[in-house]
Amino acid sequence: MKQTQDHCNKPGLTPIEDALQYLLETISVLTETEAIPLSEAHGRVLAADVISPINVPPHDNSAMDGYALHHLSDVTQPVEIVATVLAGHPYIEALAQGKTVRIMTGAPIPQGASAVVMQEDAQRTGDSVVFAAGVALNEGMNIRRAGEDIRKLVTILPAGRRLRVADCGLLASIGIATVTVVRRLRVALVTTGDELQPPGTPLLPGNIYESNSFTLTPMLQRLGVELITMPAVADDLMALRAAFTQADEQADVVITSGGVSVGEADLTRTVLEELGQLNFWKLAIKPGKPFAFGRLPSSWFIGLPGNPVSALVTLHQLALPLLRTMAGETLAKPLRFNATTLTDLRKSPGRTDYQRAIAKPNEEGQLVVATTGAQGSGVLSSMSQANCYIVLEKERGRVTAGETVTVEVFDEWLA
Ligand SMILES: Nc1nc2c(c(=O)[nH]1)N[C@H]1C(S)=C(S)[C@@H](COP(=O)(O)OP(=O)(O)OC[C@H]3O[C@@H](n4cnc5c(N)ncnc54)[C@H](O)[C@@H]3O)O[C@H]1N2
Ligand code: MOO
Repeated sequence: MKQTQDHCNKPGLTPIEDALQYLLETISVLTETEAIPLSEAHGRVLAADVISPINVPPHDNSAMDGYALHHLSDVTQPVEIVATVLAGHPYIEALAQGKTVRIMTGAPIPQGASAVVMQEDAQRTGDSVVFAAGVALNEGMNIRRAGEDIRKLVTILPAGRRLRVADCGLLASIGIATVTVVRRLRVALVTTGDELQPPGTPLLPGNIYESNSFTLTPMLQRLGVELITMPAVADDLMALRAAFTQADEQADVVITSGGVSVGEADLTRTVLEELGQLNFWKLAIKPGKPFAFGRLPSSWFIGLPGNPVSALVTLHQLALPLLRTMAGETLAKPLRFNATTLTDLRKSPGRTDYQRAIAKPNEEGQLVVATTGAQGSGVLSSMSQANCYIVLEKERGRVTAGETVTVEVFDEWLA
């Protein structure tokens, strides 16, 4: 494995872009796959390209309830209705000149038909129909062609695709019932800190309620990992050793929260280096500076800072791309937009800031954004109120209202 003494020893803090690139280059993608029913495939990552064995739609069919004509000129005269064609019930004879079939949406187009007139433009009397004067009719009108959605033998979804709602429908439409996906990633989550108490118990002096597992867990669950939740661990070397070892034995990735800074009870890195190795530590990002990445004997290690906003932002911005890549997914860059800030923003050069903010369109329809207020990394309400980050470049200083800033709208992982 590539060692990262460079990253650890480099003076100053590692820029987030470098850290992310390093993470994604260093980890290995899972190779084990499993075949699962399509009904369970939503959110899973495709292990191989899916090639369509058929055209969709499989046959030309009507886009409207109406009348299929043999020739466009038939629209100018009364024509005889020779049959009614419903979806799922093909009309097997060829349609002759001067004849029509009553046809429903989705029904196969009879051989010889060149267009469909919608029934609102038709007047039926018994077995005959006349069409409204001036119906504009083109060749192929209201006919949905075979293969118009998906052509036979084309790749409809590539390996690395995390299946979305529409994708599942697309797979069904080509007749696929079983999908080969990358196996689920196993992730162990360990929260650390003497001061942490579970919600639902009376708060003891000096303690706080443990909240990180309640933000990190749903995001990991949304990602569809096999989550191994460990009991909260005290700031104690023996307890941390035991917890990290147990987590390492079960997981592909061990994620911890807390204890990665420089205080006397910040023992995470000590234990990591004892059991495995620290690849890098300390990034030029705010919040989240003491983020740590390393290796245990059989798993990757991610040390999230304990501050609640830092833990959540670094899970979202750094750990999530790593986990998604390991799980075989091909990632797209997050969507970012320019917006005008309505508020001044405090910022010192040196770290890329992920400030929490609310973006919306103004009366002219242009994107504007306002800070949620206090940006401390313990101010979890800032994350709860926000619908986006304002991403402020590393070397940027204070921002004044009216300036253009980069906005990254919260995605589905934070929902
Ligand atoms: N001298 C320095 N001190 C600190 C630095 C520094 O560079 N030099 N960095 C600061 C930054 S930035 C951060 S972020 C924090 C991260 O510290 P740790 O990862 O060691 O986290 P802890 O000290 O364990 O906790 C920080 C804070 O968060 C609370 N916490 C921790 N876990 C949870 C949890 N599961 N649920 C809710 N709240 C949690 C904890 O009580 C602390 O208040 O270090 C700074 N210090
Ligand atoms: O990064 Mo710490 O997360 O700045 O408080």
